[in-house]
Amino acid sequence: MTDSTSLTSRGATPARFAIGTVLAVRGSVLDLGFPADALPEIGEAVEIDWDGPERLVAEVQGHHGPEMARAVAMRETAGLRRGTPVRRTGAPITVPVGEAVLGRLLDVLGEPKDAGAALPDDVERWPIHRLPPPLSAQQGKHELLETGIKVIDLLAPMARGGKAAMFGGAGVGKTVLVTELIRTTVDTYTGLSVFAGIGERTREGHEMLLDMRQYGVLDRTVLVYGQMAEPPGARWRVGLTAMTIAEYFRDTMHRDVLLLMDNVFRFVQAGSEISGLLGRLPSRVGYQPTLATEVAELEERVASVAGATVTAIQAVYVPADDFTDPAVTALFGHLDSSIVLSRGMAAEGMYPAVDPLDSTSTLLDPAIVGQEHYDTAEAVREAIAHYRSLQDVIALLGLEELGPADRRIVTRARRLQRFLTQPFKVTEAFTGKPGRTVTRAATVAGCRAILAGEADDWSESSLYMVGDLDEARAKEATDTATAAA
Ligand SMILES: Nc1ncnc2c1ncn2[C@@H]1O[C@H](COP(=O)(O)OP(=O)(O)OP(=O)(O)O)[C@@H](O)[C@H]1O
Repeated sequence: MTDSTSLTSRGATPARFAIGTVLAVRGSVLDLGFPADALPEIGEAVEIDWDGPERLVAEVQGHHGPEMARAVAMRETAGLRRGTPVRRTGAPITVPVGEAVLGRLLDVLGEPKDAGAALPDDVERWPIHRLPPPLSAQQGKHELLETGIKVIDLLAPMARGGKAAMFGGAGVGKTVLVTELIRTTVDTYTGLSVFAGIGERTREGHEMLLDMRQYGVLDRTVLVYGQMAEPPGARWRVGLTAMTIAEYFRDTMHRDVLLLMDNVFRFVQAGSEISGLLGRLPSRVGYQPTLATEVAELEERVASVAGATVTAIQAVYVPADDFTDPAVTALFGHLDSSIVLSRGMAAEGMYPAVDPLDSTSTLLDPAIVGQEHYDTAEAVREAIAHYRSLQDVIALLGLEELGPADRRIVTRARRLQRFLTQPFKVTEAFTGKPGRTVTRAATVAGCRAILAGEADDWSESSLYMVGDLDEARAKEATDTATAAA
C-alpha cells in the first residue's frame, strides 16, 4: 500500500484532497493509484505534483479496479516518473472567465500564452463540463445574422444564436472564410468574440492575435488555443474551455457572443486518439464509439438564453473530401446553416468556393427571410442546377447545340456563379483586390436582375470578384469604353 493510504486512513487528508501516485505513464494516458475510499470521480481533474516545466493537470476517464483511475493529461508528460504524487481537486477542470480574460490568448487550462501579465488570483473560474441550458429557457433562432458575404446571406443564411459550419477538404478556403467572417462581423457586431483554435497550425494563433489587435477589436475578443503540436487532451478539451468562457459572457454579463471554432474535426480526431489510448474498441471508420455524444456535448451548449446569444461559426475539415465520414455526418445534424466548400469551385478560382447547391440553412424560409429572398434563392439554385445538368452536353457538343431556352439559362447561371464570388478583406494582401461586403438586400436585388436577363450581354468577367451589381455595371461600362477606345 502506498503512503497515501495510510494518510487517508489516519484521516489526515480529506478525501477530496487525497494524495495518490502515478502508477504508469503511456504518453498522454496516466494510471493513477489512490486509496479505495478516495478514488477520484470520472470527469474530475487531478493535479500532478511534479517538477516538470508546466503545471500538469489530467482528467479522469475511467476506474480500473477499486484503487486505480485512468486519466488523460492536458499537457506533455515527458519526464513524468512513476511514484510522482497526484492530488485530487474534487472538481472538473476549471478555467478563468469574465472581463479578465478579454484580449488574452489562453490555453486549454485558461493560462495566458501571450506573454502578458498573469491573470488576477481572484479571477472567477467555471468548470468546463456544463449542461446545456434547459430547453424551456432556450429561445428560437429566427433572427438573421447578416454576414455581408453574398453567397452565404443568399443561400445559407446564418442565425443569431444558431450554429453554422463550413465544411471542406484541405485547402479549399475554410480558414480564410472563418477569418473573413470575424473581420466582417466585428465591425457591425457589438458583442464579444471567443475564438477556439483546435488542432491547427500553431502560428495561426499568433497571427490571429496580431490581426485582432490591428482591427482594434482585441479588447472584445478571447483567443483559446490547443494546436496540433499539443497533446490530444488539450485538443479534445479546448473547445469546451472556449465554450465555457462564452457561456459566462452570455449568462452572467448578458452579452451576445460569437464563438468561432477552427477546426471542429480536430476535436473529433483528438477524441478518437484518446479513445484508442484508453484501449476502447473503435467504432465506424475507426472513430470512437462515443463520437455522437462527444459532438452533442459541445454543440448542444450553443444556445440563446434570456435575450443573450452564443452564435457558433465552425470550420470542419472533411477528410479526403468524403462527406459521408462519420465525424462530418455527426456534425451536420446539429447545424442551422451548413456551408459546403467545393474543390471544383476553388480550382476555378470561384472564391469563396461555397457550393450553391449543397449549402443549406433552416433559415431559408419565406417566413424568416421574406418571400422575395426565398424565391430568388430558389431560382438561383434552379438555374445553376440546370446548368450543371447540361455541362456534359456542352463539353461534348458545344453551347451552340443547345436550344435557346437552355442557352439563356446557361448564360444566366454562369453570370450568377460569378456574381456570387466576392473579394475578401483578409485576402486583400495577396489578391490585390479591396474586400467588399454587400447587404442582403443588394445581393437579392443583384441576383434578381441577373435572373431577369439584365446582365445577359455583359462580359462574364464584369461580374467576377465584385461587390454589388452596381459595381459590376460600372466595371462593364469601363471595360466596354476601353475596348471601344
Ligand atoms: N476567398 C478567397 N480568395 C482568394 N483566395 C482564397 C480564398 N479562400 C482561399 N483562398 C486560397 O486558398 C488557400 C487555402 O485557404 P485556407 O487556408 O483557408 O484553406 P483551408 O480549407 O483552411 O485549408 P486547411 O485544411 O489546409 O487548413 C489560401 O491560402 C488562398 O490562397
